[in-house]
Amino acid sequence: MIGNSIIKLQGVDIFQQKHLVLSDVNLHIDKGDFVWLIGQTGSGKSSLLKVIYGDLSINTGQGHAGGYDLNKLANKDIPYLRRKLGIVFQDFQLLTDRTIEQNLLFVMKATGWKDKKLIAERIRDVLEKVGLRSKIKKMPHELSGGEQQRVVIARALLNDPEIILADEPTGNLDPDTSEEIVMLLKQISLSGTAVLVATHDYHIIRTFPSRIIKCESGKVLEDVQIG
Ligand SMILES: Nc1ncnc2c1ncn2[C@@H]1O[C@H](COP(=O)(O)OP(=O)(O)OP(=O)(O)O)[C@@H](O)[C@H]1O
Repeated sequence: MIGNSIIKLQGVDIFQQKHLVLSDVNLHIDKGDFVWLIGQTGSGKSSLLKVIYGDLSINTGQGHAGGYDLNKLANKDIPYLRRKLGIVFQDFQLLTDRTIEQNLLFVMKATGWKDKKLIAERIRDVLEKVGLRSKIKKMPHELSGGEQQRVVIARALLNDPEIILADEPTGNLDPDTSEEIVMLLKQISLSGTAVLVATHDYHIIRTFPSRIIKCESGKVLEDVQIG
């Protein structure tokens, strides 16, 4: 971390293949920030997130995320960078053939946790944070959509990330459940973990006003107001 800065992009150009998607991106996200990311389909939101989690490399400008220099990121660094980032994406859903506890255990083993007592404590802690301690032995299909999304957030918290990156975390949820999920993410940001949420849901943004950045016409605009 450089000071309180968790994400810092300066003059970064973002390409998909040879296609320039976003140019001269300047973005700062600090400890505990809660930031909405908006923009039309195809405007570059996912590409921006990909740069942050090391799935797209950068050649122009300077980029840092979770203490890693994105200009110099080697393949071997990527798993370590991702431990500094809690990823809540639609395509990282729960494994349906095992309990909530086993889902969390799976990630912990994959990220190098060995001590059984510490693992059990950490699983209890993250489930407590998302209000689902009593569901530890349940299978995913025994939980509601909102509860499953809470487990995905718990899983993202396991390695105590500096930032949560959430792509449409309320996409499949009804309005009340969406509000509960955003309230949880807000609460997480208040405890010091930054949160960046990509969404098309302006209703939820109006309900939880916060800093908004927008991908538009090949740029990332800062401090956008929505009507
Ligand atoms: N793997 C790829 N190869 C080539 N071009 C791509 C690739 N992925 C995305 N693009 C292009 O990059 C541009 C930005 O796409 P991106 O997925 O970042 O948009 P988005 O704002 O996240 O859209 P959505 O809201 O639909 O998820 C689009 O023009 C898209 O067609």
